[in-house]
Amino acid sequence: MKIGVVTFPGSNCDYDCYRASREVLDAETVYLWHKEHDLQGVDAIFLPGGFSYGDYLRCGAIAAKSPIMREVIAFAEAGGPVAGICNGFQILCESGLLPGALIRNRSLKFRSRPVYLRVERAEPPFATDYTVGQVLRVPIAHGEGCYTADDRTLDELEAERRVAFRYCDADGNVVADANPNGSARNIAGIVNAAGNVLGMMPHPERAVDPLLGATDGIGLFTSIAGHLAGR
Ligand SMILES: NC(=O)CC[C@H](N)C(=O)O
Repeated sequence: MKIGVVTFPGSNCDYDCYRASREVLDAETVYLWHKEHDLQGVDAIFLPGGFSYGDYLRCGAIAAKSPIMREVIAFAEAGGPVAGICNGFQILCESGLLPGALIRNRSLKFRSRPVYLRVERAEPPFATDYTVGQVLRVPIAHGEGCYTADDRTLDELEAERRVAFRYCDADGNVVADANPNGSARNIAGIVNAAGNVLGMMPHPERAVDPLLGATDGIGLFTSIAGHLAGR
């Protein structure tokens, strides 16, 4: 099992992803530099959080056109697992691998705090170690995390059960008060039609160590590992 973490200029969660993969999963993990075209034979790819290319133009817009993304898109289209976290989610939307867009938080403020998420989908390759309805506590840190799409796209995501996580309160109720950025229908994460591309604004890679007070993100990493190991 070999995991790749893409690094763009301005990525700042690449080491967190690397560490989660390397130390939590004990998986061989490599960095994939944005200028390269070689995916080094990886079995799964993380697009980490940060401010790729300084968030110029729009968050993720320039990264979506970087050399490595041509290969990431081909890898995803061939069924390879790709998870984009925070800025990674923005890059996936900008590259067309996921529908919709992430726009400025409705508050117009950068939000950095733990939130609760309800697991809406517990399917491979990302979430088999969670159960539907489970409530996770995971940090967010973003200024442009308001997920938006037209009603038809949102209805399609719901009908195809492609909403992966929703913002909720501590009891799992999906209420407006629990929505930190104004995302449509409290959406915190979605998958593509084939289910092998995940984008999510919260940071599971920052919730993998009891020393940091949060471990609910571990399930995402162990689910991917289980999938790759054929479990
Ligand atoms: N932590 C991040 O990945 C930040 C994402 C993005 N640059 C934003 O502020 O919305």
